[in-house]
Amino acid sequence: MGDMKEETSEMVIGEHAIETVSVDKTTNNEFVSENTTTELEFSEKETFDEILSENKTVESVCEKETKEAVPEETAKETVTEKKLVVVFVLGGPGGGKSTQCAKIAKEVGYTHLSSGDLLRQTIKSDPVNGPMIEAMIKEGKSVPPDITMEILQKAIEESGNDKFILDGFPRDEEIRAAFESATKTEPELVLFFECSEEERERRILSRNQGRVDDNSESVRKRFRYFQEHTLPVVDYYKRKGLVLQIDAGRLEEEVFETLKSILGPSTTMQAEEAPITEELGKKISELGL
Ligand SMILES: Nc1ncnc2c1ncn2[C@@H]1O[C@H](COP(=O)(O)OP(=O)(O)OP(=O)(O)O)[C@@H](O)[C@H]1O
Ligand SMILES: O=c1ccn([C@@H]2O[C@H](COP(=O)(O)O)[C@@H](O)[C@H]2O)c(=O)[nH]1
Repeated sequence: MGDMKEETSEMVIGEHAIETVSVDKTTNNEFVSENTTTELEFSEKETFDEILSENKTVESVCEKETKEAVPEETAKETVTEKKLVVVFVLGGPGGGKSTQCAKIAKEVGYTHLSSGDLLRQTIKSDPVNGPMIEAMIKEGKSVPPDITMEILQKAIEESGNDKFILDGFPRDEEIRAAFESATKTEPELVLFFECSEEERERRILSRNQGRVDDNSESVRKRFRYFQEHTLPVVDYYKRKGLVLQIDAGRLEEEVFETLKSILGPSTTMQAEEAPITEELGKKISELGL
């Protein structure tokens, strides 16, 4: 690393997990130091709770976010041109993502957006694209990314917020690339809800919300789409050190407790007990923790 001056800090997330972020003081870039893997082997099989109970290190690579004064001539920019703080929530259909996202978003002041919900609303409001969207949903296929992105960006802009929990998004590589390119945004964190197929199917078939895709035939197709197209997106973010796996097979309250320990206000108090660099402090406040 040459003669780079390095400052390392550890942050307590929840009660036990520790994130190690090093800051190259010569460039102010954050990087994960090479010796941080000793405590964490974050495999697909590990749930966040297992990490908590074993006091392991959670590695997270976050792009350095620079905050610059906004020049007057760009003051009229749209929200999607501004810096967004985004948490993606992925997991198989029926794992309880929407249930949890709605609750945790309220708790932490983020806006919860489910691209699936937005598309279902569009079926009712858009006579041109509506029938095509409904057909895609019934087949468990992805609506073309340009349509989904337009709807999502509109919802982002209309929310007036700059912090979002995006639920069930991005569900494939194509929409992941489209989102990152259109918004110039990488997620701060990707929560991966892990729950068995049997349990998820049980939950979906008793959901009773009148969804056209809550039937055995559509469920089979949606599960397959998840395996073939969504898991590669999870892997993509795992390689970037951004994924936290949640055991979503538990009771609703238990899952929520875990989410609060990751994103909730108590995290701030615990994090404040650890030494925090200026850069790390910025990151924490941008996450709203
Ligand atoms: N922990 C839980 N235990 C039992 N049932 C749950 C739990 N969490 C959610 N549910 C129920 O399971 C059903 C599916 O939950 P939810 O809609 O939140 O899942 P989802 O992951 O958003 O699904 P999809 O990807 O299909 O939109 C709902 O009826 C919900 O009330
Ligand atoms: O980004 C998205 C999200 C969803 N879809 C379609 O909607 C259904 C239902 O999605 P849920 O996340 O389960 O609510 C999904 O199976 C897709 O057909 C989409 O195309 N793009």
